[in-house]
Amino acid sequence: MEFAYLGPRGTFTEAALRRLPAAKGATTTPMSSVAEVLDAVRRGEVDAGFVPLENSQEGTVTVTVDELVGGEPLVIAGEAVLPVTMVLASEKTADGITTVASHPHALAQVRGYLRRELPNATAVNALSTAEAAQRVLVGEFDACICAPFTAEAAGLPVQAFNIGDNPNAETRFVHVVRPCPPPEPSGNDITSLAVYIDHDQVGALLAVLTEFAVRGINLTRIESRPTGEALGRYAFFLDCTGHLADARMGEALMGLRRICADVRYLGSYRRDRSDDPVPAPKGLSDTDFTAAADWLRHLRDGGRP
Ligand SMILES: O=C(O)C(=O)C[C@]1(C(=O)O)C=C[C@@H](O)C=C1
Repeated sequence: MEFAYLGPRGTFTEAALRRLPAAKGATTTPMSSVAEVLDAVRRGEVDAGFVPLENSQEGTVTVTVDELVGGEPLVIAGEAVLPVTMVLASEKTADGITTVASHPHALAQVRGYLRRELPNATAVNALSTAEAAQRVLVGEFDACICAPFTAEAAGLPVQAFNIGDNPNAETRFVHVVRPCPPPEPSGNDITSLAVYIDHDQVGALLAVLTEFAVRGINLTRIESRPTGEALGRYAFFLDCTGHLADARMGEALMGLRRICADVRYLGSYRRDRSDDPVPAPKGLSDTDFTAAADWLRHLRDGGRP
């Protein structure tokens, strides 16, 4: 089993990959961008890819969502959530720092710190936190924002620890494969979808949400991304609790298929976190669904109404 991931060695992505059960014993190959990782999976050069999807502070990693929603189909087979702690790494102290490099998501997570402590430094985007550290080492930039373990591995002194604006920030990463049957339901799963609605239809998005609501399926995320066709044309990226194999998820998907311009299934997979379960509304628990199905079967069998 070979996994490609957003590298170089030392990224948050690499640290998160170590937590993914499916990657135990796998060969791991760093690549320099999310697009490169996903293309290597599409071309069959590796079995799987591992890339960041969203951060609790800065939101979506748009390149990942856009690739999943719009590129040659891939599916998510798993996820891992990693707390992200940022440091300022540099051989120089604050007065000597005029450039600070990092991944745009990492820079965004320390925006307040940079404004307060290094107001005159220029922030420069890098492909990842570990790439930024390498560029500091060769003297291209004065400092970088990265994980404590990245600074240590690069041999860069840490000038300030825990500089994230939100000390509880965490990033969610996904394990991506070529289309294949999903892992078995675990009882704590998410199904991800990209949904395209008819833009000239009033209430089209409400109709999509209704397919889930009437079946007691909880949405944990909804994100709109431009399709690129024209201004105002958006696709919706949805995460819903439940698995493709669940009867109610199957019915919701069939409903979407009937009413939407297009639906792209993006995978059913085990959640890395178990939030407190959202109580099922009246009539929408698993027991309610089974009892209603039994009743219908009874009627169809000619039983007493
Ligand atoms: O640059 C890295 O180390 C990454 O793994 C990428 C990434 C991201 O895309 O959000 C991962 C986690 C952090 O939120 C910052 C950067």
